[in-house]
Amino acid sequence: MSLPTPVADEINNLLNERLSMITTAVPHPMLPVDQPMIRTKAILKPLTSPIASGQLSVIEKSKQLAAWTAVDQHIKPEHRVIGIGSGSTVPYVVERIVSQGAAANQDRVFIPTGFQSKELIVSSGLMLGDVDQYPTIDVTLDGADEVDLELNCIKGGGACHLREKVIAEAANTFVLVADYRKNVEYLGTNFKAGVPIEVVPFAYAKVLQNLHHVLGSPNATLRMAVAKAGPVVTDNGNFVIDAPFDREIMAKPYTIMAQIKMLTGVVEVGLFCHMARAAYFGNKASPTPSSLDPINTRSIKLGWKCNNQMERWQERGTVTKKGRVRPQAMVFGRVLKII
Ligand SMILES: O=C[C@H](O)[C@H](O)[C@H](O)COP(=O)(O)O
Repeated sequence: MSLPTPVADEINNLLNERLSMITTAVPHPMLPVDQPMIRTKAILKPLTSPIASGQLSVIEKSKQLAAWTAVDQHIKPEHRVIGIGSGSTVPYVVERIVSQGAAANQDRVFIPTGFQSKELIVSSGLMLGDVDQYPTIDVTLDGADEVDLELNCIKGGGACHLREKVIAEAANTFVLVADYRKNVEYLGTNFKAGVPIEVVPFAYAKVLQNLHHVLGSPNATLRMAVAKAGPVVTDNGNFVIDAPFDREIMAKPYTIMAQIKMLTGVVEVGLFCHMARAAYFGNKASPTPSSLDPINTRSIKLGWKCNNQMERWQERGTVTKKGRVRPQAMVFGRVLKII
């Protein structure tokens, strides 16, 4: 049965009107009129170093040397997905990556560990990604508050350790960069604030009580903000507790990390155990790396020391009977490097 012509026409007109409402994009009131509504390809800015030129202090120079050497040793042309950590040494990591040039970086994506590193990536003109899009990362480079002889470390002085641990775990290679003050025999030697612990806000008092009375940290405190009334709130909307432990407990960082993590309400613990492949420290007399191009670390004086578990090294074939580390271990083993 066919509809009378005027009725069919009216229905067609109505349908056409609806269709045109669907297919015509309504311009956003805040966009300039000539700005395209849909962008199919991200437009990359020219690469810019995050470090302003000028004289660096001794400590800054040592951070720069550690960062540059780690980039040169670990970020290779074939690496496409790179984790960028947080802290004061990481801008030098980005500086060195930028110096590899636009061609080296054009197909790379950089995964941040928080607000600071996201800003660094974006403002340097590098391509930003996230770990939910890229759950496998080639290399992550990150700072640390302290690193012990086995490359266990404390992280979270900047309250970024939850995302940092995710980005470190997602990486095939996790590398630490820091200045000489962070290189210690036992965690907690110079970094006295304690182990940073991210907690869901409503559980903080209960977790504090557990730390005080069960886990042996009577001075654990909620971290308070400096230029804001109230506690520090992480990039994930949580609170941070700083829990100092005595030397005996810190000598077994994995054990205390696991115990803290078992407390309900704890989201993540700023102890990264058995995760780092290498750690780079600039020393007090770090030279300023002279040339950006070509990338060359041979002119930089490298030193090393290995951890005190010689047996394990021998098993892995990286230490000779006399305790000397074979050269390849400097790149591929769990070697602590002093630069
Ligand atoms: O939460 C912050 C991170 O773990 C940092 O990597 C760590 O605190 C080291 O930061 P900085 O190099 O500024 O001392």
